[in-house]
Amino acid sequence: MSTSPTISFIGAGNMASAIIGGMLDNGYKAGDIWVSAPDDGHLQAIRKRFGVSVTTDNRYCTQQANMVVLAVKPQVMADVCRDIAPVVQNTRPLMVSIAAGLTADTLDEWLGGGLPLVRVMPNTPSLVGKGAAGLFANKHVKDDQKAMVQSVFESIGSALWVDDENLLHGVTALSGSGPAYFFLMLEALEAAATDAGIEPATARELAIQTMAGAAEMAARSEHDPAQLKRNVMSPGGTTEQAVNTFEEGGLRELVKKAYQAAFKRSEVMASELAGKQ
Ligand SMILES: NC(=O)C1=CN([C@@H]2O[C@H](COP(=O)(O)OP(=O)(O)OC[C@H]3O[C@@H](n4cnc5c(N)ncnc54)[C@H](O)[C@@H]3O)[C@@H](O)[C@H]2O)C=CC1
Ligand SMILES: O=C(O)[C@@H]1CCC=N1
Repeated sequence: MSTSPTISFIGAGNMASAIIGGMLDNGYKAGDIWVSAPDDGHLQAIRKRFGVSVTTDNRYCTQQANMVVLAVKPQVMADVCRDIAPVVQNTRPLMVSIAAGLTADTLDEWLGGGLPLVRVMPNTPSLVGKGAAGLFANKHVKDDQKAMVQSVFESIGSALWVDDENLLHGVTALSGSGPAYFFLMLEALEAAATDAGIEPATARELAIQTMAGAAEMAARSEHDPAQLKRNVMSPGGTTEQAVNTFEEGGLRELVKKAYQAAFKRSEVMASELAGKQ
């Protein structure tokens, strides 16, 4: 297999942009990337921003590639797959779905059956090379195809395989949806600091830099997050007051509840959409 596969994306939205942007910053060439979507603004935006080839014809886009990334919303996936099924049954590319919920078997059935298919649950920080993705391969995927998809997602962050597809619900609720949890924390911290009189721009910069610094420390340190937290908490000091307030307010339970809500939604989407004809 060629070392520079042609990769087609069906869908030109947030996640396709994040992956393509990250790939181009990390050695992939715009000339090896095709994107298709309805002409709804996303498509021309992606062409202008990244210089990739674009078309409104999903079948034509699919035909160009060794690897086809399905990057549309789960709700339109059945129609998209059924439309390109005759093409992929002929060209037999590696199919990659980034959709939440939809199982490999459901997708494979919509695509006509028997195709190598990898499900990936990526996240939007892929755009800045800091993505976190969980991957699952069906039984038709060969080792060189696993290497091809792994190399794409490793070029834009961490890419970890799971051997039980059900674990992807847990990955979705953790790293797929996770960036939003941290953006919410940033919003809340910024609002609290602004209320206390700090300029909004200053509050935002300090909050973002604190989050990035804490993440970098957690990634590099030999200590676990609990120890790193204790290192900030001087006895009788300020942090202790804030952390106690979080604990007494039930932050851990709330995080667990939020995680479980995302997990459950992923399961429900899987069963609801599997029945879509
Ligand atoms: N946004 C995120 O953080 C993450 C999203 N995902 C998954 O990625 C997928 C895409 O999500 P987003 O990029 O956020 O959605 P989005 O709404 O930003 O993009 C969807 C794209 O699909 C295009 N589209 C709609 N109908 C189409 C059709 N019939 N043929 C071709 N293209 C069509 C739209 O024009 C748009 O460009 C979803 O399945 C979602 O579950 C996975 C991980 C994270
Ligand atoms: O919210 C969603 O359904 C998608 C999947 C993970 C992140 N965004």
